[in-house]
Amino acid sequence: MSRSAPTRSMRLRRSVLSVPAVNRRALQKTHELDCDAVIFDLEDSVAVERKAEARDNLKEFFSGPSLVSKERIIRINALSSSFGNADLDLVLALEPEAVLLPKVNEPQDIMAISDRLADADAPEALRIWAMIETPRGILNAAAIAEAGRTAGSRLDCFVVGLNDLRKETGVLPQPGRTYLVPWLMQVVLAVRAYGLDAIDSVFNDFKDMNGLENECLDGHAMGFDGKMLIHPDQIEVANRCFGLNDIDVAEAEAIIAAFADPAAAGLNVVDLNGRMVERLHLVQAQGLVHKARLIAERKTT
Ligand SMILES: CC(C)(COP(=O)(O)OP(=O)(O)OC[C@H]1O[C@@H](n2cnc3c(N)ncnc32)[C@H](O)[C@@H]1OP(=O)(O)O)[C@@H](O)C(=O)NCCC(=O)NCCSC(=O)C[C@H](O)C(=O)O
Ligand SMILES: [Mg+2]
Repeated sequence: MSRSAPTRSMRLRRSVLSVPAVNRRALQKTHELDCDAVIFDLEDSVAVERKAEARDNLKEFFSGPSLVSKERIIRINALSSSFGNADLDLVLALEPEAVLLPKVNEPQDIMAISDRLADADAPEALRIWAMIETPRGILNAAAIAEAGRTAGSRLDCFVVGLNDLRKETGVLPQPGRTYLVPWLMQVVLAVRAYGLDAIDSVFNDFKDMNGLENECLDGHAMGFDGKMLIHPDQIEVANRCFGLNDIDVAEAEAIIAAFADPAAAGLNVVDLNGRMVERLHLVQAQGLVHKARLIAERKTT
């Protein structure tokens, strides 16, 4: 059975599409796309001289019809940059589901933005997402995730940024991401230790669907909750690879039924068609069936 331990938020985050806030046509396009979440990017996809225009576009977009059944995340520029304060003011005005902080290096980065949101009386529902994309971010992943446990912290999700990480480390792009896998797994371990979600990095070759599928399957096997995407054509592949198949769901339902059988009362271990199943598998199975329900609900909205 696939990994399915329930996470703290248990939101569907199979496909997280980045949209440059400077691109008004692409912003409008998000209404018709089947991604689970949209990152409205004010950072690296927006040229320095167009940052203000990008903020105006977002203001206009958020004043229009709401996105249906999609999480909305705004990626701001670093608070230490000359754009950070205006971006954060915009987040406070628009109240998306989350703000995404780029290039997080250490727990203090999370505490600084948490304090800013608290000082501004931001709604409790406003979460913090963190890009983990620098050598220090990877080295400190566990400590940064632990900052999510600190009172007042709204930390909810990590997004890996391999373009920045490759730039900083010199690791070359390669199919299979051999030399990056230990760092990717360090991120997954950190989020699992502290009840956060993790989104795998973008796949730049947006016309290469086989390459994307292989990387999504790898990311899913590594334990990521979904993939950051750059193009609408990537959504179907990510939804499929980070979704569920009928066999997984049937198996989960069989485990739930086996433990619901009165014969299993008082048992922590049962025999399911020649395979040992423990109560920890029951918890996984319940998480998986819950995810299946979320996916089915999304299809009907
Ligand atoms: C990569 C692109 C520049 C390609 O653009 P383009 O050549 O214009 O694409 P198409 O002509 O194939 O587009 C077809 C239609 O789809 C719409 N479109 C394209 N991309 C998006 C999108 N991201 N969201 C919504 N809609 C999109 C086009 O408008 C076309 O629509 P229509 O005219 O109606 O047919 C472009 O895809 C792009 O800009 N992608 C996003 C780039 C981005 O967000 N970059 C930042 C995130 S990457 C990152 O964060 C890296 C990380 O930090 C790290 O360090 O690794
Ligand atoms: Mg980056």
